[in-house]
Amino acid sequence: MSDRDGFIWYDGKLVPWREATTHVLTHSLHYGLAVFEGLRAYATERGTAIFRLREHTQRLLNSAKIYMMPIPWPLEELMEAQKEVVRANNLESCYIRPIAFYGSEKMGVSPKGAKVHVAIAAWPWGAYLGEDGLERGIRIKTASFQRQHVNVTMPRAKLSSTYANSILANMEATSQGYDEALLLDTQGFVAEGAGENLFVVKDGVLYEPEIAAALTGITRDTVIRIAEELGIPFVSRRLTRDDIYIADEAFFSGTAAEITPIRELDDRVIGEGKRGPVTARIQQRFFDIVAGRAPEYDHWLAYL
Ligand SMILES: Cc1[nH+]cc(COP(=O)(O)O)c(CN[C@@H](CCC(=O)O)C(=O)O)c1O
Repeated sequence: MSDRDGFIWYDGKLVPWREATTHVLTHSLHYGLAVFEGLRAYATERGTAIFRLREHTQRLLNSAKIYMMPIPWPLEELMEAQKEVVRANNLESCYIRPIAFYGSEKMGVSPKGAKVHVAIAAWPWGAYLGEDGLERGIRIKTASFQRQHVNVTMPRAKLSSTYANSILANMEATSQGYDEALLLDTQGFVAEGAGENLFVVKDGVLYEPEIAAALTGITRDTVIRIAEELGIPFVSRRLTRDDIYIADEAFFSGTAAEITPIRELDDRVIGEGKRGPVTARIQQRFFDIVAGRAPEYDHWLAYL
């Protein structure tokens, strides 16, 4: 990813992609305290638009606040910087990655005295779990690793070091031939995917696992709004892994994953083993919204 043409916004200015580097003694590299975001920009008839830019940027600031990391730029400037990065790289659609991290000004567990740096990159990124996955659904496996307890890493923050847990789960699942991992919480209830939120459909009702240890996904919020608009009843409650086994449909939601149907969990075929009708309706509405074909949701699109 480092050897590319293009520009990255780094501490307030656009720098050539290959020059956006940091020292090996960067505090966050050693101690894992960095907060980041993932957004997508989509091509629309009115030009490129970043989806829910304000909500994602606010979550970045919230993540930093939770870990008492002072971000040197305000919300509006960070929003404009993300637009600038997409424009500077001439991207029609892309994935955007802002990250705030402690630099190499000091070592030792305490970050006091280390400077907070902010970088924003953007690059083309297709279907996170594969085009086939978006169409036919994916096969997932319940991880032997649990999602962190809510008093271990803070679940409302998108914290880099949280993803060591996700990596363990994802490596375990993919090494056994599955496409992604599902994580349970420390009490054994369903939490979320390694990089996604989970939804299931049963008897026409959309369910999500009560959000405790899981990230409060913005795509998740989009799905809930779409369900409301489509008149699909929605319930948030504790779910066990076998609730998923006997569901009619299941899918992941996420900025990278978008709306990815799940056709199997732990070798149990879910429903008819393909993208279900409710999932298809929600997925289609999602892609209409991000492509600017749903004027009611224009407030979610930040045109460049
Ligand atoms: C653990 C987790 N849970 C839920 C979500 C969905 O959140 P939201 O994007 O706000 O709907 C994500 C985003 N996962 C990022 C992973 C990308 C990557 O691999 O890096 C993403 O979708 O950008 C998570 O990482």
